[in-house]
Amino acid sequence: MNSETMVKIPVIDFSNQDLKPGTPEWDLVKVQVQQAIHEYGCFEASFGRILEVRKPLFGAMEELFDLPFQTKQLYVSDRLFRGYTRVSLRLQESIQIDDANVAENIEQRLTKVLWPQGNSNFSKTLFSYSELASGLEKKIRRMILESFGVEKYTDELIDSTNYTLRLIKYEGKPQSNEPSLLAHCDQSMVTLLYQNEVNGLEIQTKHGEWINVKPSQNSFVVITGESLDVWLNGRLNSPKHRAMVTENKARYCAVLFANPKGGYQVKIPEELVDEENPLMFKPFDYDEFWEFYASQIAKGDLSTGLKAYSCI
Ligand SMILES: O=C(O)CCC(=O)C(=O)O
Ligand SMILES: [Fe+2]
Repeated sequence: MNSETMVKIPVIDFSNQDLKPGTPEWDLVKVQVQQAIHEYGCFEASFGRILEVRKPLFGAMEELFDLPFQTKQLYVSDRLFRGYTRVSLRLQESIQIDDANVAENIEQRLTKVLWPQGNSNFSKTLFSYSELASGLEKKIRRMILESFGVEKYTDELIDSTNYTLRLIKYEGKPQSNEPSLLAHCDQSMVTLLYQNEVNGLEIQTKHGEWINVKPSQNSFVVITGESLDVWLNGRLNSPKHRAMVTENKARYCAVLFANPKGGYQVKIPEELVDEENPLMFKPFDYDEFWEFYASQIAKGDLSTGLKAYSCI
């Protein structure tokens, strides 16, 4: 099952701070993005600025997960699987916060609950991370939309994004060969993942092979999700992935999901529908979809997601 392979996902350099639409530099990077998502549905985005937040970020995550269980449990969300979750069997814990690119939101909805006496460094660190990652995500999304000729929708889509931050801790020393996170496709538009030095992410290729992803310290792993696939009328291939943690050290992962905002109807652009490409999916509201998906997760079924929910 865990067939080790030498294949690597492509690495694309986003370090150029002046990367602007319409410039030759932009177009060069865009072609690489296009090829990578066509072949793998994902890639590694190298982005040196992330090193500025690396140390505080993983420090903040340690501080968070070191809190007593009873304290972490105080952080609940109005939506199932969007607050604090612990899967003891898999030695995995995670916390999710919606609209993580809004500083006030992190402070009021998360930090104040966990540290009533205040912990502004924690809020600042999470915000800096989300700001960097969401800024990069916007560029990547614009490039993807340009490569499908539907860039006129970029602003509308970006404006209706809920950046959900998911912080995960996988305890070292798993007891079995079972994945620490079961195979799934992300339900987001785009996901950016940043990890500490402990590897574990595996991505499945179109041919069914599992690739071990070993990102460098200055890279995000960028994964396309089913919301984008559906919006592009099935033109993408959002890859299945899982986490297999085999090291004895804890693995920390900060995952930023660019999800559609609840209340916004995600609808396939008419330019992407014609005789050869008939309409494949109904419009959907992400929060309504989530009610359905949460019940699937509760049953342990991560494979029946948005594509199944909204297909015609
Ligand atoms: O831990 C990882 O590397 C994967 C996390 C993930 O796929 C997710 O949270 O959706
Ligand atoms: Fe995922």
